[in-house]
Amino acid sequence: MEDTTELAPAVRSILSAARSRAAEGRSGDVAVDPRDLRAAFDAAEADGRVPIIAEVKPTSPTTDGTREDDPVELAESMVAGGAAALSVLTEPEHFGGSVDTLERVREAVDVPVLRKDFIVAESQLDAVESDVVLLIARFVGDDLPDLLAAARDRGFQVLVEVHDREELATALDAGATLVGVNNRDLAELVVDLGTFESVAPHVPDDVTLIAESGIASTEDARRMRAAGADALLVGSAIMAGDVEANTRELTRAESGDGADIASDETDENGETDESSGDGESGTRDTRHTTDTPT
Ligand SMILES: O=P(O)(O)OC[C@@H](O)[C@@H](O)c1c[nH]c2ccccc12
Repeated sequence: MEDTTELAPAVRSILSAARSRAAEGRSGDVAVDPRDLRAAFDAAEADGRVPIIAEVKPTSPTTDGTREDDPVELAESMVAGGAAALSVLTEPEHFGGSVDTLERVREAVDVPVLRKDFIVAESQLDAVESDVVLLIARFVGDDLPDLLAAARDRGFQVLVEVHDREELATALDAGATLVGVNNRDLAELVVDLGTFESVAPHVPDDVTLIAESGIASTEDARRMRAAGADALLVGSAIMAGDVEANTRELTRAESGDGADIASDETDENGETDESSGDGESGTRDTRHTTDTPT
């Protein structure tokens, strides 16, 4: 188990709650017939939508208040707004999530659903079926290869979350093919979009790369895509207000229709400048940079 002393107190508390839930694992392994996450991203892309994983996140240690709406209705609104996939928190004590919510959401929609929780022991994998599970490199430490294998054995696709290059190397060594870079530092709970930008160039092109956390506007969405994100995981910015409209706006971040209420920094020519050579570099393919709108 990793040393957790430098983590934010809220995160330490989340982890100890996860460990006690691990002891309550159900008997029998789940067997999942998963909806393909990569195919869902490709379908969104083919349809001109930025692939968004919209997160049903009733509350969190960094959010004020709790959203009491029916999570299934929220999830359906996200799909109506064009979300390629959904993420559902199942952590009960700090995020207002539940396994039951995930089950109901997955039944109600046909897009892939990511189970967002703090999995630290194999028994937790059997709590509920989902299309994708999250493993956080920082929290699983040396158990990553075993947990990855245990999750794949059950049919899950696995999103491995990293926060820096060292964790990325661990994830790639373990054979991760879906990697998320969390812009939120779990030690201090501070968000910096520069985190994704510094890690992304080191991710091989055949790995599906997801930018997580802190994406608050279409400008942020374009920034993450320009840095090489295949998809974006967005919670708070979608959960605040009209969930369907918020999702739609993010999926259209690259459509060039100027519908950007969160930012007024649109290029006055309506163009995304790809050639000004501002010194950006990196090995990751930045194929998602917006084409000139017609
Ligand atoms: O609400 P945001 O800033 O859009 O972030 C969503 C998601 O990335 C965040 O909830 C998250 C990323 N990794 C996690 C691990 C556990 C719990 C939550 C998370």
